[in-house]
Amino acid sequence: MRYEITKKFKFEAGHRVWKQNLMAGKGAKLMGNEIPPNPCLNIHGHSYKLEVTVGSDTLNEQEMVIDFYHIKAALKDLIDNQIDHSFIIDKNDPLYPKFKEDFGFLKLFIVDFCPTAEAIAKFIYEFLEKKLEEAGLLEDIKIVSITVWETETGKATYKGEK
Ligand SMILES: Nc1nc2c(c(=O)[nH]1)N=C([C@H](O)[C@H](O)COP(=O)(O)OP(=O)(O)OP(=O)(O)O)CN2
Repeated sequence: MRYEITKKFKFEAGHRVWKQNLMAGKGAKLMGNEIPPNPCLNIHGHSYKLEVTVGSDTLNEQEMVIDFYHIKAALKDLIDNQIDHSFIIDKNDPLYPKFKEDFGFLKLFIVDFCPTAEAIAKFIYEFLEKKLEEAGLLEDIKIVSITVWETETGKATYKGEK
């Protein structure tokens, strides 16, 4: 694509990576003999940063891929009203029933995946793709990538299926 634009967002949210198991998985052999804790099983929060990059081969009559305002508009309700200051919880998390019962009055953002940065990036990609499709813009405007910064040092990027 000839042109790409990026809009940044931020939101505060809590989560727990209930699937974290540092003794298993692809990276386990990279460790020494120490037995690590799985710190992300704990409930904790992040000041998330989000980078949304979309692109097009052509510019519109205003010399833009799309106005940043419209990218903000597409994501405003999701980010500002639904996710910001929520606790992101996977409905498959074994603690979910307890959470729903005891803390259902708090702002829970209920998802169907373990809320890693990778999975949140994919979720936001698919949300925005649906918005673009509903607006009939998908032919013209492609999502290049969605990047979720979980900490100052850790980010994940999702680029879609292609
Ligand atoms: N591939 C992924 N690994 C981890 C994720 C993730 O989303 N994708 N998430 C976590 C935790 O949520 C954790 O809070 C962040 O972990 P980490 O980057 O290790 O955090 P630190 O603050 O300890 O980072 P330092 O740079 O060492 O201070 C874990 N892993």
